[in-house]
Amino acid sequence: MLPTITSKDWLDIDFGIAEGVDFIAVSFVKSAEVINHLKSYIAARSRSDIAVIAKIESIDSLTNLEEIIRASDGAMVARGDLGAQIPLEQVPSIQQKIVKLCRQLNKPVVVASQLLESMIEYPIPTRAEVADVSEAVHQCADALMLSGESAMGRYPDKALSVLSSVSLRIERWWREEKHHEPLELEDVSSSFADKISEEICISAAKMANKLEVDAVFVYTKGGHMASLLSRCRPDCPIFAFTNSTSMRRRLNLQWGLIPFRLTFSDDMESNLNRTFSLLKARGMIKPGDLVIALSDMLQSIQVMNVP
Ligand SMILES: Nc1ncnc2c1ncn2[C@@H]1O[C@H](COP(=O)(O)OP(=O)(O)OP(=O)(O)O)[C@@H](O)[C@H]1O
Ligand SMILES: CC(=O)C(=O)O
Repeated sequence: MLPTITSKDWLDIDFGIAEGVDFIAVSFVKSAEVINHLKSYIAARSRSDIAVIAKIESIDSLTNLEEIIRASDGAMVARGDLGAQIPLEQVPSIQQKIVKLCRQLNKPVVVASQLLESMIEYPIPTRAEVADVSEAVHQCADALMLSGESAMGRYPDKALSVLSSVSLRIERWWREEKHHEPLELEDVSSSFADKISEEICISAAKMANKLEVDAVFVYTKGGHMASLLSRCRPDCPIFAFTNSTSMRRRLNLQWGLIPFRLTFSDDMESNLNRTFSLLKARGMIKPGDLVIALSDMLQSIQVMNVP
């Protein structure tokens, strides 16, 4: 049996670490062991915290799905290879199962490949492809990834703008449809401190929707609170502030987060004022906007108007 990570892969991993990549996605993962092995390898060689994504694309990955996802920092439904490994008619239900499990375990999940396959040749997608994108959005994937469309297609930029406009349209429609429906999420936290963060995020997302606030701000050192908030899918933008550049970049993979790096002060008032100025200067908020602010340092929720 071929090893999941080959000697050529280890050379590529060393190259990625040296270049400061944010994510390493492992192909054909068979067990949690390979993920744990790679994470220890990265921890011994890199000062920044590179996230490891498990590509689910074989029967072996499906057999050990939960342990693989638990060990990883996220998962990818790699539909190109998956569709060649299992009967095609099983791909939609397996995609749904993987996305659902990732949501339960609060791991970001990417749905990849053949979303707009006909756009490799043509400037307009088929209705079936639009329906496929819509289904992935509806399932609450964190990210959608083009493959052949952008790697060698004739219309890579068009494919990206179609993917973006269809996704945004479906999200808007879905938000209007489900408005104020109760949030049904299984508990994810095991420690008491994490449970508090989780409840704060669920309450903040509910308040954001009920009060129709303009934005939620989350101040998070390790990114955990931002990810718990993203999982709740509030109806407004989420501005996430973290003091680490690598974490700022990693947060981009999670649904709805607009991350910034901020040198934190112990004084929350000062953090708030600096972020208000930063976002006002960029035209992302304006005086009078209603915002909710959360912090994993203070474990608190504040509601206020932008000065
Ligand atoms: N350069 C390319 N030309 C054509 N198709 C591509 C290209 N790159 C990617 N694709 C398409 O993207 C999908 C994923 O590609 P592929 O499985 O080769 O990815 P990979 O990154 O090599 O990962 P893995 O090793 O996990 O398979 C396939 O469906 C393939 O058709
Ligand atoms: C992305 C990828 O590797 C696949 O779809 O197979």
